[in-house]
Amino acid sequence: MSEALLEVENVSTGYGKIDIVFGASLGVAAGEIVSVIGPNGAGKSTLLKAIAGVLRCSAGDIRIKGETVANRPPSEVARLGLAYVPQEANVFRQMTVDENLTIGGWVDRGHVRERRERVLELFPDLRVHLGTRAGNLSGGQRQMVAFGMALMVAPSVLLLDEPSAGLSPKMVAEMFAAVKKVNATGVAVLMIEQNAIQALDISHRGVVMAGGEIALIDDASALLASENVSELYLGTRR
Ligand SMILES: Nc1ncnc2c1ncn2[C@@H]1O[C@H](COP(=O)(O)OP(=O)(O)OP(=O)(O)O)[C@@H](O)[C@H]1O
Repeated sequence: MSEALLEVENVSTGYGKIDIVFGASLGVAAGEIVSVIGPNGAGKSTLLKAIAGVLRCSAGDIRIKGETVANRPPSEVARLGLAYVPQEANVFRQMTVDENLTIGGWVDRGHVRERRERVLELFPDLRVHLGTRAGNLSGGQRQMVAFGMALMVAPSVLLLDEPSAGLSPKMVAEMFAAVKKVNATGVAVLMIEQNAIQALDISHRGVVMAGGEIALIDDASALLASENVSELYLGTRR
């Protein structure tokens, strides 16, 4: 695990004094896509929030490139190269796409223009809508704006909380294609997904969470092939 870009070691975290996640350990290497799957209430979002600095860890450590980020404010975690896209309220709906991207570049004002250009090359559809309020876009387009805002930080790791939630099947496929595209630019991805099969299809590795603990970590192909995992967490392939 020492070569991991992001290391999560024995992390316990939750809300107030109550832990929801217990002793979670995982790593994300440079260039990897890792999907976290598991039933509702397993603690997936809670763990992601702790990694992003939104929640405090009651135990354990989180490191990015070897530097401890556990219990540091989200702004510092972002400056160290980790961008977080929450499941909800991930764009400013009253603001235009352009304004959202500019706000996303807060970490380094000097690079807003060039980073914005890179985001627009990645998501050309957004260029047409630069002057449109994010609230007037489709759910899929809005998700691209949220990715775009996160990429304005020029992250080495992108955390995505259920990026396909609420999207039509066509948009779900586009969203996963976008995740692959972002990853191909060298950004590692740690994402939570209910669409477990599709997520594992584009992932290098998968993490199974249940009851606040990490139950299993394996290559995505191994999880997809496992009868146990399939029966418990994947449902049937469409
Ligand atoms: N803001 C909160 N305050 C207190 N408890 C919370 C809060 N959010 C979640 N929880 C508790 O943490 C548990 C785990 O929630 P979490 O959102 O991490 O699960 P999840 O695996 O991401 O599942 P889901 O897909 O339902 O979001 C929930 O069952 C709930 O009891």
